This record gives sequence, C-alpha cells and structure tokens, in this order.
Amino acid sequence: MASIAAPREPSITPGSVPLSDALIPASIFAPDRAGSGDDAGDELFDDGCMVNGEPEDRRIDFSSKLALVSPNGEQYDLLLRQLRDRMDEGSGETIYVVGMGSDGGDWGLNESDMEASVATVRSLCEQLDADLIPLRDRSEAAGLVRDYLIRRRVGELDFLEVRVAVVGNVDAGKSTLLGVLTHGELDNGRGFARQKLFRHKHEMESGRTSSVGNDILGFDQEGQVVNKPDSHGGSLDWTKICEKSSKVITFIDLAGHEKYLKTTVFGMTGHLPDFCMLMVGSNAGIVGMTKEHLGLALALNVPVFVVVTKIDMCPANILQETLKLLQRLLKSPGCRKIPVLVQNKDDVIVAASNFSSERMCPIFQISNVTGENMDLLKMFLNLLSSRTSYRDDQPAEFQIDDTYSVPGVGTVVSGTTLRGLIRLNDTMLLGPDPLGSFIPIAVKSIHRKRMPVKEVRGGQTASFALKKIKRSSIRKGMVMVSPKLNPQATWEFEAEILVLHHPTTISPRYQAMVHCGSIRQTATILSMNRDCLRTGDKASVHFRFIKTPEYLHCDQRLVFREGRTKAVGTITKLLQSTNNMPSNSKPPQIKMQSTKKTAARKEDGAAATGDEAPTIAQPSGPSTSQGGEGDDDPLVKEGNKENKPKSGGGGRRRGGQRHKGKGQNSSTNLAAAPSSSATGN
Ligand SMILES: Nc1nc2c(ncn2[C@@H]2O[C@H](COP(=O)(O)OP(=O)(O)OP(=O)(O)O)[C@@H](O)[C@H]2O)c(=O)[nH]1
Repeated sequence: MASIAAPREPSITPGSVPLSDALIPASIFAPDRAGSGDDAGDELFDDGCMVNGEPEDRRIDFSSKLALVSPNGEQYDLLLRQLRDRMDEGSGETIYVVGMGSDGGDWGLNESDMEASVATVRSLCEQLDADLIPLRDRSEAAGLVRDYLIRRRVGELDFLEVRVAVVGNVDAGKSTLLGVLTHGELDNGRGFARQKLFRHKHEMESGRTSSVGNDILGFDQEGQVVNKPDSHGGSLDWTKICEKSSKVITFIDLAGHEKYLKTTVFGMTGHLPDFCMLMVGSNAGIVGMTKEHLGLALALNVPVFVVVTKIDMCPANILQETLKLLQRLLKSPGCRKIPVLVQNKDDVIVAASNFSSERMCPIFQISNVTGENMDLLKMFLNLLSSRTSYRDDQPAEFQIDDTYSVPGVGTVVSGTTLRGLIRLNDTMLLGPDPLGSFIPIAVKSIHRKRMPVKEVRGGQTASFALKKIKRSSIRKGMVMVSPKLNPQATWEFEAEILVLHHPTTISPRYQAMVHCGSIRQTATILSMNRDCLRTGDKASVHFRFIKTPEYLHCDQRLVFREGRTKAVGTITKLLQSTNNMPSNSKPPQIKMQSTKKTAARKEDGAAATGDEAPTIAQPSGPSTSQGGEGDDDPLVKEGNKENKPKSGGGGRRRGGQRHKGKGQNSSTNLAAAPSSSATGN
C-alpha cells in the first residue's frame, strides 16, 4: 500500500515526481470492508437480511476477515449471492480482497486461514464460471491479505467491453499514447508512434467514422496486452484481438482542437464512454481545451482520470507546477474531485477499486518515449469495468451513431446497445422518422469490433446489417428498440439546465444544438421559468426540436450549445405536442422507405445524416458519412436564421426531408401521437 511521501523540493531532473504535496495518495482509498472492497456488496447483503427477516447472526458476518474460512452451506450460498451481485454490478467482474475485515480487527490471515479462504473463493468462482486472477499479496499486522480480480469467463466470440473517451488539448500526446498502447512500440518524441496509428486509421478497416476515431486494446485473462500489429504495415487485426481478449478497451479518440468541439461533444454524448481519459502535456500544463473537455466530462457524469505526458522532457519543477495546478482545478468548487496520484501497482488497484465513485480522479504521469509508468496505466485500464448494466431481461434499446452502405451487404448501422439483448434475426422497431413513426426491421447480421457475433447486450457497441431499408432513411440519433417498448417520438420536452457560458443572455426563441445521446439537432427554447438566462443560471426550460421528433427518456443528460455558448442539463419531462411540423414549416413529405434492393450507393450516404459534409470515399471497407463534421455546425446556423425554408432545386437537402414518400399525405399530423403506426403497435 502506498504511503504519504514527504513533499520533495523541486529539482531539475526530468522524470515522474513521487507526490505533489497536496495530492492524495491512493492508499487513503484502500478498502476497509471484509472480503469485499466495496460497500455495495455489504449493502446488498444487509438488504437481503431485512427482506428475508432473518437475524444476522444466523447468517454470516461479512465484516469479519474470517468470513471465507469455513462457511456452512447457507453461508456459502450467501457468499455466492453476494459475489454474483457484485459481478453483475461490475458488468462481469469485480476486485475481491481476502483477509481484510471492517469489524475493527487487525487485517491479515495466517497461512492456513488464507488457504481455506482462497479455496472458498475459488469454489465460488467455479460456480459462477469466473476466473480468479491474483493481483497482489501484502503483509498486514495479523498476516496476509490478497487482492484478486474475479472476471466472468468469456467464449471466443465474447469479451468484456469498456469505452474510454480520450480528450485533451492539441499536442498533449493523445494520438501518440494510443499508438504506443495499441502498437506496443515507444515514441521517439517526433511523432513516430502517432504515425503508426494514422497509417492504420487511414486503412479504414474499422468501418467507423473518420471524425471520431476508434482504437482497441485487448487484454487476456492474465491482463497481458494481446495486440500484435502486422510486422509490415503495422495494421491490427481486430478480429484476432477480440478472439484473444477477455477485455477490450475501445478508445474513442476525440480531437483536441477547438474547431472540432462539435465532434468532441458528439463523441462524449453519442458514444457513451464509460470513462474519460484527460491528457495533459506536463510541459504545457492546463492549456487550451483542457478545462473545456474536463467540464464536458463532468457535465455528463463521466468519471475522469488524468494522464500527464512527456515527463521525460519536463523539468521536475515544471511538472510539479502542472500537478499543483491540476490538483487545484480538480478540487475547485466546479469539479469537486479528489485528485489521487498513482505511483505503483498498489495504487492502481486501490484507484481501480474506487474509481467508479466518480469523485476520485486518478492521475498518472507517463512518458511515451521512455515508457515510464506505462505498465501502471495498462494495469489500470485492464481493471476498469463498464458502467452500463448488461442485464438481459430488459427490453432492448440500441442508439445509432453512424450509418454505412457496405457493398454486398447493404445498409449497416453502428452504435451502442443501451440495454437488453439483441439477437440475430430479431425484429426491432427503427425510428423515429420525421413523422415520428417506427418501422419493424430485421437484424440480418451483427458485428462487434468487426467480429461476427450472434448477439449483443447492454453496454456493447455493435454494427447491424439491416434488411430492406435504405441508408438514406436512417440518421444519427435514431434508435432500434424492442417492440415491447411501444416507442414514442417527442418534439417537445422540458429540461433543467445550467448555463455554463453565454456572452449575453438567453431568452425564449433562442436556438442552439441539443446533444443528447447520439441525437444532435437544433432546438428552440419555447419558454422557461425565468425571463432570461446568463452564465451560471439554472432554469427549467421548454424545448422544441426544429426538424424531426426524437426518441428521448426522462433523466437523460444533454448538452445545449452554439459556438461558445454552452449549457448542460437533464430531461425532466417529455411533452405531447399539437404541432407536429418542422419549424421550417415545410410539410413532412416523407416516411422511412424500405427497399428491396440494398445496392451500395454512396450518394445515399451523403444525405443520410443531415450533415452537409461531403462523403469521404474510402479506399476499402464501408463508406462513412461523417466527413468534416467538426468544421462547421450547419444546423446551428440554420437554426439561428429562423429556419427559413430553403429554396428547392440545386442545393442538397438534409436528412430524410429530401426523400419523397409515395402516397404520403403531407398534412398528416402523426408525430407526437403514438408513433409506431407503421408497426400496428
Ligand atoms: N518527449 C516526448 N514527446 C512526446 C510524448 N508524447 C507525445 N510526444 C510528442 O508530442 C507531439 C504531439 O503528440 P500527439 O500525439 O500528436 O498529440 P495529440 O494530443 O494527439 O495532438 P492532436 O491530435 O493534434 O490533438 C509528437 O511529436 C509526439 O512525438 C512524450 O511522452 N514524450
């Protein structure tokens, strides 16, 4: 366990500093509960006792370090239930501490008690089809304490998945770190590692958007990296990585430059990261977009860890200064984080065990050139577990963040499964279209990280090939949901918002882009419970989308932005609307079209998402629709021009509105009414 080191005088020697004076050592987060390392398990157990109405002493004392030594049959069942609950909570894994109690007794077991306890845990793991992976042994006052990672066994076609958004200012070393992690070769300080990543990206094997990059890092059961780049081109075979991995980290690589903020916001909302890795160049410090990106993660409740790079070239006093400023920023009233410096493997385990508390913010200091502390960062990544529930019994929901036309396959949508289980050949409802309708659609094939699979569950990203649907009928922000949900589309909603920044005042009729999940659409403020809003104000605001209704939930987080104006909030109410027309008053003329032919047509794709950006033709693999999306914000512009109807003719029209449906009654007002009309639901 780490101890508090005395603050060191700054020296001029480059390298990581042991502990900035006020930074908190990870050891203060050390678990203080018996055999759990987690309050949740204890609470669950207590609840169980209450529900079953049995006195605790007939059960088992989980606060005793001896709980695992020789449980009777009933106690064993309780231990099993507790472990199962904890693994469910951790999406298939948990860190388990043996020999540590919270009953006030000294920590540690003698050898025979440790042996018996480990035998119990091993047997519990067998029952749950999980692996018991040793993390560390340590000696405490009364004997041995051991930490294990317990991880659900996965088949060849399965793996645990964690998404990490990578943000930070330009030049912080984001691409370089991802190159070093995924390709296993150190950088030379002049862009070597980054080049590998770019080359691999340009091959566009991923079939994913070019504006929000994706890189994967696979870990086997032992926590070893399985990525093996091709010795010639350095490309990575994603299928092989997934087959060999028990855990795959997907890095959502978000651009650092301010002009790409729209893409960054979309990556943070639409790609549902479990965690955010904020990169800071030690020599440059907290500059540029660092605060902006941190604020975004905080607004969306995504737990953040910080990676300070370039410690090989940074004088120690500058590094100290950067850490001090970082700590001040993280502890400020706006952040309310507890910065924790991670310096050794013990700290990694403590940080990983407590990270989901959201308040803790682990800080790593690394060098992409010397590789210093890279092992700690890798170990930490392997120990992170997904924050999304993966229970199969909920009705399935999948949010679409991109669409493709794949030659020979047809229309493919990619995105994230929010909950439930989706199987091959399932029929889902796809929508809403501009009229608010959902249509039934069959799932023809499923890929996870380019690997064909038969099913996908909550928390996992996937691509689906869809039958009989044109790509042009699908846009980002649409969903595919279980017919059981009888989905409704919403034009208007209420949200509690907080204005983070606005140069003047916001009042009714103001328009800006709403980002909510993978939805990205301009909305108008119809009314609010204050006359006007300035920076720092909170209000309940009534919004209306200007183009199409969307599928929303109460309690969803949203970001409302236009240029440098930013507000964040939570949806509190979905409202019925009597006006089901887009704000530009153009009668809705279309409905989702299905097609018998699924020919790959790039021009379909160019209009698919409502972006004016040209489609980037890729040399191989699927075409993508999001080229150049970070450059401009056409919807915002349109919104602020009061959405005058565009003259017809030559200019490209947006989204679904360019496709005229056959026999569609243009005056039909369907959208906010029960919307699964096409399905008969
Ligand atoms: N000495 C040293 N150089 C580094 C380190 N990390 C990155 N670099 C160099 O810093 C430069 C910028 O790194 P990038 O990875 O491109 O930075 P980035 O954050 O991805 O920048 P954008 O993609 O523009 O947002 C490159 O020349 C790298 O070789 C490091 O740890 N030590």
